[in-house]
Amino acid sequence: MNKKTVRDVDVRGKRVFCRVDFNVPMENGAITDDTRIRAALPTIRYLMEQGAKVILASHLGRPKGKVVEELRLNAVARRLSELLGKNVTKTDEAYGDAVKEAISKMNEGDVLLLENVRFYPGEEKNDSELAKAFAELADIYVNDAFGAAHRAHASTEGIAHYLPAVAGFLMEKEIEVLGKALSNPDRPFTAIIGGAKVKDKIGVIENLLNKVDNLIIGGGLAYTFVKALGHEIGKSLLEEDKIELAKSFMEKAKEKGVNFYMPVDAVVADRFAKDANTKVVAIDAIPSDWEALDIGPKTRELYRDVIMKSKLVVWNGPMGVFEMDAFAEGTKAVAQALADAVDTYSVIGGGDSAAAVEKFGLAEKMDHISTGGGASLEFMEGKQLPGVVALNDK
Ligand SMILES: Nc1ncnc2c1ncn2[C@@H]1O[C@H](COP(=O)(O)OP(=O)(O)OP(=O)(O)O)[C@@H](O)[C@H]1O
Ligand SMILES: O=C(O)[C@H](O)COP(=O)(O)O
Repeated sequence: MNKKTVRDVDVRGKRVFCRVDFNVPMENGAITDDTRIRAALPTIRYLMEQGAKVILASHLGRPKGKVVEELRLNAVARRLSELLGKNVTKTDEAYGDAVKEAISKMNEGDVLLLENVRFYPGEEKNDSELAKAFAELADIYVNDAFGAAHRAHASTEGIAHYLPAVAGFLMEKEIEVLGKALSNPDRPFTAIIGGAKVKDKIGVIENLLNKVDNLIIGGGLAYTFVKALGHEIGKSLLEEDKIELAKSFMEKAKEKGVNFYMPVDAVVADRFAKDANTKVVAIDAIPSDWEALDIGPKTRELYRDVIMKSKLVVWNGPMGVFEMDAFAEGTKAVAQALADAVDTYSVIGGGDSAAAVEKFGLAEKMDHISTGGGASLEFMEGKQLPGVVALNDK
């Protein structure tokens, strides 16, 4: 990575404003998955050991510029204190006199967590006054929030213009792994793209078609491709206005010599429900009043074979409605193949694919699970991430 990192600055005795992505799933005030908090620990611990005064900032949810009591970071501060084995002070605001007062009491190695930065309308507007108010709290800016790096917000981008600005270890690792996959991949290189909609994956399919050896399509978006081949898809998800685009992707794959894999069979259901009637049908035999909610067993075998023969696999988006057990087998089969393929480097784009490998208990077997859903997708589309661009060059 051509950006400076925490290793390139002397943080001893300095106040460090460290943006992290503690946007964790919560239920009734309790954190249901602390992966993102744990992922930031190496940077936080390093800063503590180096004698910095560590001021952490994060968003949680989408409060839209207002204080939303359930989206305060108190539970996050408690969890972080447990993980660090050290009390983390939490302020009820993210800038201003009370915050400055709390920071003035910090000793080297102390950790303080600011309130949810999205309680302020200036955050998402990337307001320069708010960015300056954040910058006033510190001497150095560290961005370790890969999950929010695709957002040009005051705490992810704006602040970097007013302080020396470097990347944390998580940010560095994410950029290196995803960057290497796209610029210098081990081959055969396979991308697996699933999820609900073609619309959300246009950019990533376009970009990956220039880079991969194999492109595997699954999930709800696959049926627009099936339709583009001229088959009936019943009540399966269809984006009528993307049929031509799907055709052009298949043509482009042919031109580029990319093997384009689509489902050959599907699990269809008579309604969208966990207790629906289901059956397996060939891809050209989807009944008119049924919908395809998962890839079928032959497709699972086919995709497994491609995965086993790959040196690098990047996966974004589930193969079916994995939240319901009846339609989880396709996603599970892909996760299991990645777990079994020990010579294959597996990169899981964040979001639902990461949730799926967690759900199946296979997370430990993956080589890299990105902490960024939207961020990893934009990175794979070949876009520059504003939170990274704003950091100081080496
Ligand atoms: N065949 C299908 N029919 C309908 N929905 C499907 C089908 N296959 C997968 N899905 C749904 O797609 C959703 C996931 O797609 P989505 O594009 O939202 O997430 P993603 O690709 O993992 O990206 P993100 O990183 O944003 O989470 C899941 O909720 C899943 O149930
Ligand atoms: O969960 C995420 O993908 C990041 O924390 C970014 O959140 P956002 O989509 O609300 O900006």
